[in-house]
Amino acid sequence: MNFLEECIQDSLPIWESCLNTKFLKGVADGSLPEECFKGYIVDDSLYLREYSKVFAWGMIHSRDMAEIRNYYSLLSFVNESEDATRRYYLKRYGITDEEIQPLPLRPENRAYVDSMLAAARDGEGAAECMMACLPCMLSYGWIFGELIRRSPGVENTPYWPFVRDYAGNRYDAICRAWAEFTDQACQDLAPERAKKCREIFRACSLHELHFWEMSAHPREDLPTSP
Ligand SMILES: Cc1ncc(CN)c(N)n1
Repeated sequence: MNFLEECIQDSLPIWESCLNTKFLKGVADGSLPEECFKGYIVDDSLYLREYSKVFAWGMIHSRDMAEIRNYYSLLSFVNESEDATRRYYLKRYGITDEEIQPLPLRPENRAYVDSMLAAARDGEGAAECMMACLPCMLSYGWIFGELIRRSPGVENTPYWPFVRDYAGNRYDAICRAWAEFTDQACQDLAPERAKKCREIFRACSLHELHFWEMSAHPREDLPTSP
């Protein structure tokens, strides 16, 4: 088992807990109130804005152009795929980007992005940056793959387009590319640095869990639909 696989194994029980949150159970059987999903989409749009800045720290610590190109391609995936989906939902809910950008991140969201930004800023390089970024990507691939396997009826819920995005070949291919880059970055880490990296990965998996728990509650500061 390589370093990243060990980190994933360590986080699997946390990802399993994510799957058992009220929010994801509601997604799976379609019972999630739309107001909760709306709040999630808003927080996640704000999250993706801050997440993009984590790559900026990765670039600052880069040692060569190949590394910078990697961050550039990760960032374009976040922007062109994930953020585009959120913009689609916001439009459907009649919420504009101008309305959400000044909104605060809810505390669990803020704590998550602050910890990723600090890990990437204070780390020595790509290993810390990728340990912070990866639970976000990999946990969704695992969670939504399992969700479909355990609750195939999700196909008939309003949340299917959202779920499908994370279970397709495209998302899987992107996750593999991110994992490959991470494997290179985490080769031959000194023991102290490896320990720190493991802690970052686990902490971010826990932040994922807190994000799902937070999302079971609607935001109360959203503009009301006309
Ligand atoms: C909070 C969170 N975590 C993960 C993902 C999926 N990349 C996301 N969009 N938002």
